Amino acid sequence: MIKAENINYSVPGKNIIKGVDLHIKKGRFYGILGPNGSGKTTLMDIICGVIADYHGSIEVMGKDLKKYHKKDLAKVLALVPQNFNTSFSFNVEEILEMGRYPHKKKFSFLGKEDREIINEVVKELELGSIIDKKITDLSGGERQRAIFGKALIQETPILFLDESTSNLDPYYAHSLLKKVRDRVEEKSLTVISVFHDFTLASLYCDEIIFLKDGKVVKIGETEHTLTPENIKNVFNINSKMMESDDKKFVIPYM
Ligand SMILES: Nc1ncnc2c1ncn2[C@@H]1O[C@H](COP(=O)(O)OP(=O)(O)OP(=O)(O)O)[C@@H](O)[C@H]1O
Repeated sequence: MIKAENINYSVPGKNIIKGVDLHIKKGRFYGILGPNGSGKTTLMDIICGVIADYHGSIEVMGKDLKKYHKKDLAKVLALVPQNFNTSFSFNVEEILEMGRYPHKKKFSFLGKEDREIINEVVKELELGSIIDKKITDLSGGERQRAIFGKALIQETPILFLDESTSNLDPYYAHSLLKKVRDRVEEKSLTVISVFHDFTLASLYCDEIIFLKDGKVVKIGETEHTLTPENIKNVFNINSKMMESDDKKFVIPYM
């Protein structure tokens, strides 16, 4: 699905991403974990085409990332960024409609099918009560849910989430991740998501990618990778694994 080889990215005075290789498979949910400043957002922005001046090669669905036109790339991958800041006062409905733009011809209107896709996601994500509100007037969590909705409406085979549950209360965090997980099972959606919460990562991810100081230090099945030993090595923090009702929880402590 995505093949990244020897990715390097620097800004003056700092190498941020150092020789990263990744092979992302279809229909898998990947969690990227790493300390603050380890390069998670930068790596995502590179693979999503937001940062273009990287070194190395990236293939997305068999095609060189640099050869994609912006609109074609938006048909293939959607990103829910860490912070969505805008000074334009679009309302939520207008933001959601933008999710269909990559699929439309220039200057054409949204059709019945587009409206159905939007309405379905509004219902699914319980966005009805905020649909007429301006995005600039929303709380952090409401804004995150709206941007999440736009990404689902984009109906791409690949979804990137950058700490996209960080502002959500536990109900919405789990309900959104569950909906993403369902799409992985039912539609073979491929997901790459940055997490700071070990438990959320352990509940929803198939594989974990540990990033430290711009390098991938471990990658593998969640069960074998999200271990106290690896967590200690990457974050310098202790943790305990707990199991209940077949679910695994990771509790970090100092
Ligand atoms: N444009 C830039 N110019 C200078 N330094 C940058 C730039 N972009 C990122 N950095 C630096 O690169 C490092 C990695 O940043 P990045 O945002 O990718 O980290 P992260 O792992 O996502 O962190 P966090 O967990 O805090 O969100 C940081 O030290 C950051 O300050």
